Parts: sequence; structure tokens; C-alpha cells
Amino acid sequence: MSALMELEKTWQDWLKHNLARGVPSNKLAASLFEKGWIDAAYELIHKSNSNLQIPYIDISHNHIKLMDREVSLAFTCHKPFIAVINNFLSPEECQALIDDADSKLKASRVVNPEDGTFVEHHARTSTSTGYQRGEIPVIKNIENRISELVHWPVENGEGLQVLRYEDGGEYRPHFDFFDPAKKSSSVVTKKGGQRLGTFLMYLSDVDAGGSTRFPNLNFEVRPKMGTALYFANTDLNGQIDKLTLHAGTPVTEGVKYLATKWLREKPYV
Ligand SMILES: O=C(O)CCC(=O)C(=O)O
Ligand SMILES: [Fe+2]
Repeated sequence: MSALMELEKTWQDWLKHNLARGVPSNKLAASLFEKGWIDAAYELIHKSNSNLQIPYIDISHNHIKLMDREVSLAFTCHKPFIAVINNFLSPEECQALIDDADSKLKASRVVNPEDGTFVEHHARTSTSTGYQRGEIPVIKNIENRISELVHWPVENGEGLQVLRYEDGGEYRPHFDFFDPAKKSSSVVTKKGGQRLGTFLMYLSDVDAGGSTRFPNLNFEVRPKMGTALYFANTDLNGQIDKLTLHAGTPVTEGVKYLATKWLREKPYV
């Protein structure tokens, strides 16, 4: 049954009326979303020819059959949109990424808000390495799987990054979106536009610490090998959402490996 068809008659009339008078469908979808009718909001965006398309995960079922893997939703949050996806990667895929990345890791960098250059910073104490899209077969498969799950083209993804956090390693609270108010924004969005979503994959189990924490939302996701965490950095109107402030908390026992894929508004070429 279509989620739009399941809406109460008064809301269906409201929708028809506003569409007829030319209100953009993403604006109407945002109102549905605010009301908690997430499926209906996404269905509206998906069915309409709205210019603003956004990545979305179908949360109508607890298990999702993808082309090459069945995954399950362990946690969802509506505003901002957040989903924790279990069984997204196999242990073999996690190990293959770790094995390939291990010899290439270098100190991680962050974007300098003043000029858009990448610089080392005490707020991000991990080592990492970046890949081209499809650089090795395991990455190509994973990128296709992400694309299928979030309904977003592979071409709009930045290259995968693999990170390693050792004892005390962390990524202090930050946003992944580019703030239009910052000087660097025009430089970093030139290629691909805004970072609409963040797709993190935990490649290792960590004995203690190493959660991804959302300080403004009061929860954290603990790392578990093969689990993925997706969150939307902007709302349905394309506005940056400051509730997405997040951090990788210090690892206190063990080693945390993480793969990060940022999803852009437009093709990232
Ligand atoms: O380490 C984490 O859990 C968060 C990583 C992160 O925020 C990022 O790579 O942008
Ligand atoms: Fe981040």
C-alpha cells in the first residue's frame, strides 16, 4: 500500500490543493516529514519530478533485500534522518578493506574553513587513506550496494576513505556539511555541491570507546564490524541541519577501523 494513499483524507486534500497551486513538492514533503509521515514524504519526492532529489532509505520494512545482500535496520531517527544498518558488510569485506588500507595509512586531515585546503588537525587523530571510486573490486561492490540502499547515484559519492583510530584516537564534534556561511564553502562545493549525506561503515569490533556520538541528540552508535550508519546532513529542503553535529569518541581499548563515504548533491567528478 502506498504511504501517500494511507494518509488521512484531510491531508490528501491538503496535498492535492497545494500541488495544484504550484507549491514545490519538496516543501510539501518537508511538512509531511515534520508530522512524522516519513514514508509518505519520501514517496512524494520520489514520485514527483522535483529538482531537489535526495538520498533516502526505504524504512517501511525492517529487512531490506539488496541485489547481493540482505541488511536490516536496527535504529532509525526521523529528524535528522539517521539509520543504523546491520549486516551491511560481510566480515570478509571488512577484512579486505583493512588489509588493503593498512600499509597506506597517513595522518588524517580536515577541511580548513578559511580556504578549503586539507590540513592536519588535533581534532582528528586517526590515520586514513582515500580511494578513487571503484578503485578495487571490493570497493566497487560496496559502492554499488550503498547506491542501491540510499537510492543515490554512485557518481555522486566521494571516494571511500578508510580510517584507523588507535588508543585515544578520536574525531572531535564536527559537521560533515559545508556551511554556506563559511569562506571555504564555494571552493569545496565547486565539485559535486553539498555533502547531503554521510555513510559510515564500522570495519572492526572495538572493545571500549570509539562510538559515533551525536551530542545535540543525546545518543551514540557503538562500533560493530559490518554495521553501517547513515545520516542526512541536510533536511528535505536542502538546508544544513546543525543537529547532525557528531564525533568519533576516543577509542580506549582496541583499534577502530571505519570506512566513510560522503554523498554529494551532484556528480563528483
Ligand atoms: O569516527 C567516527 O565514528 C565518525 C567519523 C566521522 O565523523 C567522519 O569521518 O566524518
Ligand atoms: Fe563526520
